[in-house]
Amino acid sequence: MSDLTVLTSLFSIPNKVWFEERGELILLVVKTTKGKAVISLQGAHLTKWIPAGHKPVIWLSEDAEFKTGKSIRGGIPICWPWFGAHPDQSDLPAHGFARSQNWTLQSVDLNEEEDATITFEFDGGADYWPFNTPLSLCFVISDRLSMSLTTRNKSEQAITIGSALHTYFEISSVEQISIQGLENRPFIDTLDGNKRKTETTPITIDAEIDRIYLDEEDTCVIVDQSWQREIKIEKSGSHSTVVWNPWVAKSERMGDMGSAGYTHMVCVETANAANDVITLGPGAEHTLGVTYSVFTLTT
Ligand SMILES: O=P(O)(O)OC[C@H]1O[C@@H](O)[C@H](O)[C@@H](O)[C@@H]1O
Repeated sequence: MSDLTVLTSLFSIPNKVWFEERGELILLVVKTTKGKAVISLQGAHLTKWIPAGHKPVIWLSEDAEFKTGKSIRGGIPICWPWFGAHPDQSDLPAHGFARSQNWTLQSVDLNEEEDATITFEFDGGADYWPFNTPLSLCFVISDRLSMSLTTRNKSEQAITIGSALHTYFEISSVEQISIQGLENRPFIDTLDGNKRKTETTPITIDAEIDRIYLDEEDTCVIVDQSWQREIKIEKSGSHSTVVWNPWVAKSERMGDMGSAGYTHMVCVETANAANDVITLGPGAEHTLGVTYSVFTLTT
C-alpha cells in the first residue's frame, strides 16, 4: 500500500480531512467551518492557513518546490536543532534538519466545534546529531492557529537547542505594514556586522531586514492598513523574535521567492536563537509555542 493509502485509511475524515500529493511530497488538508489549512508531512511544514472569512495569513512562494529533502519556500518551516548556520560546522544545513525530513503523523482530532488538533512526531535523527532528542509538534487549527514544539532530551548529557517557528506571513505590501511590540528592544542586526541596536518606533520595511530581537517574550502585532487587518503573535517558551525580509537582491540569489514575492511576505519568527538558545539537561524538555490570531481593523 502507498503511504497515501495508509494515511487516508488511518486519518481521513470525509470532506474535512484528506491527503494529497504535490510534487514529491504528501500534504494533509484540513477544511472545516473554521477555515482551511495544509501541512506537508515533510518537515511537519504548514503551507497554508486561511481562517474562515479572512484572506490567507500564511505566505507560500509561487515558486515553492515540493521536493524530498528540500525545505519549502514559505509557510512555517520548523528550524531545529539550530537556528541559522550551525555554530561550528558550516557544511551542515542552515536552520537544522527537521524542516527537510519526514515527520510521523500521530493523530488528527476534530471536536464538535470543528477545531482540529493535529500532532506530529520526529525522532530527531541525523548522522551528525547522535543525540536522543525526540520532538513533537501539535497544531490546533481553529479561529486561531496555535503550535507547540516540544523537545525532549532523552540522552545522558546536556544538549543545547536553537529553534524557530519560521513563519512567512502574507501581507498586502511590505511597504504598507508595520510591526508593533518590538520597540525599545535590543536586537542583533545581522546585516550590519551583528551590531546590537534598538529602535524607538514600530518596524517599517523599505529594504532588506534581518534582525534577531533578544530577551524578547512579548506579544507583537503585524498591522496591515491596506488589508485592514492585524495579525497578533502571542508566544511562549521563546526568548527571541526574528524579523526578516530578503528584498530584491537576496530574493534573486535565493531563486525560489517568485516574482516580487518579497513584496507580499514578512517573516516574524518565534525563536530561541543567538544568545537565547536553550540548554536541556538529561530528562528535561522544553516547549516553544505560538498562537496567531487575526483581527479586522476598524479605523
Ligand atoms: O533560505 P533559508 O535557509 O530558508 O533562510 C531564510 C532566512 O531565514 C531567516 O530566519 C534568517 O534570519 C535569514 O538570514 C535567512 O536568509
